[in-house]
Amino acid sequence: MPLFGSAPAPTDAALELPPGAPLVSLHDVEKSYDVGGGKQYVLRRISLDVRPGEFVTIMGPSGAGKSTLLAILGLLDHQWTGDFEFAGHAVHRLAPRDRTALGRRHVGFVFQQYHLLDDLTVAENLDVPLDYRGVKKSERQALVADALDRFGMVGKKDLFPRQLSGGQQQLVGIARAVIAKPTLLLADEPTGNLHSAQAREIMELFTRLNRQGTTIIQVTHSEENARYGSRIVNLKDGWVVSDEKN
Ligand SMILES: Nc1ncnc2c1ncn2[C@@H]1O[C@H](COP(=O)(O)OP(=O)(O)OP(=O)(O)O)[C@@H](O)[C@H]1O
Repeated sequence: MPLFGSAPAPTDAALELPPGAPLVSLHDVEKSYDVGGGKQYVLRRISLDVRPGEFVTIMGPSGAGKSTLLAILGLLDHQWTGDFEFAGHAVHRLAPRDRTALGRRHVGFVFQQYHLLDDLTVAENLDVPLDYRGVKKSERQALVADALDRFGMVGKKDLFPRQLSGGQQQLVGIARAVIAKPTLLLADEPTGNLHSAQAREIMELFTRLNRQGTTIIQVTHSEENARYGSRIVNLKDGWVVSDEKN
């Protein structure tokens, strides 16, 4: 099933990346909080390259810094130091406003708690990222209709998130994350609130998206979910302690 409709997923050529260039490249990225007159580091000298088309899993104990790293990768967090190249842009040199714009153009985010907008219907939730990107209304309507169809949610389009099951809400969350054809899909414990059958469905969906060209970075505690990826990066106390092919 093509999850992007007729349009292909972005490729490194479409991104104008030189062949073999990473989509994401972090060099000595650090993040700390000021606590009690001192600094508490939550990420230490993170150096990490992710090539277009990879499916990377970030694992590690609670508090290791996984969600913090994902928020930086997703251009949601601007309070860090170090070098970060994203899709050929030097993020560390961009103003916060330009970082946000870059993120909106390239990144889809799936959260454990879905983060759907409660006052908007399913169809309206799907429209939000397209609106952000300035897609014309007629085109937005076509893309939303297409996504509802592909994700099997046509009959639910006028329902509000509270009228859906957890698994259905997460499907909407994923549809919303991919509707604008992101270059990079980030997922933070995407199946954390789901039953195992629903979790497998979501992971199989990610596998299909990845095969169609979307680069994926997921955070998970689940060994089973990690098996869907091609590489596992382990964090501990803010440090990368291992980075291996799966
Ligand atoms: N505002 C803050 N001030 C101080 N420390 C913070 C703040 N926000 C987060 N932290 C610390 O940052 C560290 C990393 O948190 P993060 O949420 O990235 O961990 P995680 O690996 O995703 O954990 P989990 O698996 O439990 O979700 C934690 O020790 C946390 O206490």
